[in-house]
Amino acid sequence: MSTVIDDFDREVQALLAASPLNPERIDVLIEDLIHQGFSHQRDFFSSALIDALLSDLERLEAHDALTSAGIGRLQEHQLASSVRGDAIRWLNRESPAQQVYLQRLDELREEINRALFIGLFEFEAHFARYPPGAFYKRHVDSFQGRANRVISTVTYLNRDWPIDGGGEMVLFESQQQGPDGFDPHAPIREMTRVHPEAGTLACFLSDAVPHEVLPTRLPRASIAGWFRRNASVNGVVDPAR
Ligand SMILES: O=C(O)CCC(=O)C(=O)O
Ligand SMILES: [Fe+2]
Repeated sequence: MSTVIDDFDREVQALLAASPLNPERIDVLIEDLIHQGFSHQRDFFSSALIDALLSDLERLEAHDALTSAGIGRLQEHQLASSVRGDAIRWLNRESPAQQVYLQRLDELREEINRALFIGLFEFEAHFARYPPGAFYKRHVDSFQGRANRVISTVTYLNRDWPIDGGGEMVLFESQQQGPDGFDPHAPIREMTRVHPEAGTLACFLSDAVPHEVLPTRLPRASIAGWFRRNASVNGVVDPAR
């Protein structure tokens, strides 16, 4: 038993050593968030970490551990394949790769808090697999007034994604939200298009940046995550997820 634990720890240590965060890249990410509300960083994560995460996702898929994604704040598993077609699995530190990824994102959370004083207190994330033809229509990740998701992150795991592979994430300029919230049909200007190449990290303000995933031609793997602030709704602390 103790050997199993030792092996797990050894793998965590090796992966940590192979995937340091670059402080200069973190500074750029924070500056981007301040000045444009998003940051698009290629090669943010090492190949060692990306490959370990992708193997982990493939292992989970082989065990049928992914479930169709729902929409809505509490992820009621209300199936909405006309809106999004991905299958997901929440990260939970069950593997060295997940443990190291969550640790790195926690370090990033602390750096963002130090720079912006915004009191992000936790990070939650899920693997996502979009089968060929799947997409995620334009949406925002958090609604103003109940903004417990503050910054959205997406890390891509697709090695050598072809130029015509589809599956780009498009970020749009922020829109006024009317009394009924976000209007998915209003005219809107594109800010950037993120090619889902392995190692890329994209992040943006969750309540201000509408975004969509264009239909993918190939199976597409990613980790979507959110830095959260604890929000209470009618005095009840809002649960994660
Ligand atoms: O995978 C992506 O590029 C974005 C996914 C997304 O918008 C979400 O899960 O909320
Ligand atoms: Fe999203």
